Amino acid sequence: MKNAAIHLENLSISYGKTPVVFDVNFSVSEGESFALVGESGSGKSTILRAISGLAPDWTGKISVLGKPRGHAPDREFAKTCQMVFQDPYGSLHPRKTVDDCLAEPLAVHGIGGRDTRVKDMLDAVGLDQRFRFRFPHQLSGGQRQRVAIARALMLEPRVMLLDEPTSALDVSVQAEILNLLKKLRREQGLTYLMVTHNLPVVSFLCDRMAVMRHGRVVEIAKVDALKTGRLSDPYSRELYAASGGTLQPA
Ligand SMILES: Nc1ncnc2c1ncn2[C@@H]1O[C@H](COP(=O)(O)OP(=O)(O)OP(=O)(O)O)[C@@H](O)[C@H]1O
Repeated sequence: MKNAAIHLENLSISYGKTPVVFDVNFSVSEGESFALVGESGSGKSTILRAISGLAPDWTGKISVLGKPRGHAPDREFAKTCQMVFQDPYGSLHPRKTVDDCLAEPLAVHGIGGRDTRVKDMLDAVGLDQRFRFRFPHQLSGGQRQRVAIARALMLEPRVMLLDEPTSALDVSVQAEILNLLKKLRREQGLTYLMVTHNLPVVSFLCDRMAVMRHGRVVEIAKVDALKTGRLSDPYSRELYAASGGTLQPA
């Protein structure tokens, strides 16, 4: 097994006094694409938030590329690991151009070469250079999500946390963004940890998945299990059957 890009050990997470994630353990290898699936409210996004520092009330261990994550804000962490949210409209500043939005992480981290880096990143995410000085409201949903992905990649992180990155988009645009994510992962050797409700998305983009229910991981399976129907946990099997899959004996 390659080195772990993300390692979670006995991770439990609360919002204030309310515990929502309990004793989660898994590792995602470098270059792997790993999905978190399961019912709404089961704590999938909360795990991504804890890793990225947005849900600070946690116990256990989180490490990214071998480096333990503390509870305090960690500016350097942004160079290693970035998050892409479901709603690209909400995650982009409405009064900042695409150019400003992409250049901001460079300015924050004192990195030069803005012009070339912004141009190259627009190319990498398949956005024409003419979009560079537009505002978010002058872009389609798919174009906005390309900008959000481009922004996340500006600091050249090796790990991406993807929180339902296509679920706010039309079906045809979803496919374009999934293809883009697949291409970027291949070209840049990225590791993905991705929350999704959509098992076909898992089959397309992921190597393994963890099934969550009521804040706990109930099963970790290779994505092949979605082809063969060989899932063992009763809830995983229910989820799979509900998505139209044909179950086989566990
Ligand atoms: N900021 C918050 N403050 C308090 N409770 C929260 C907060 N965000 C989420 N929760 C609660 O934490 C639990 C887990 O939420 P989370 O968003 O992680 O679930 P999820 O599995 O990602 O759900 P979905 O698939 O619907 O996005 C839910 O009960 C939710 O109501």
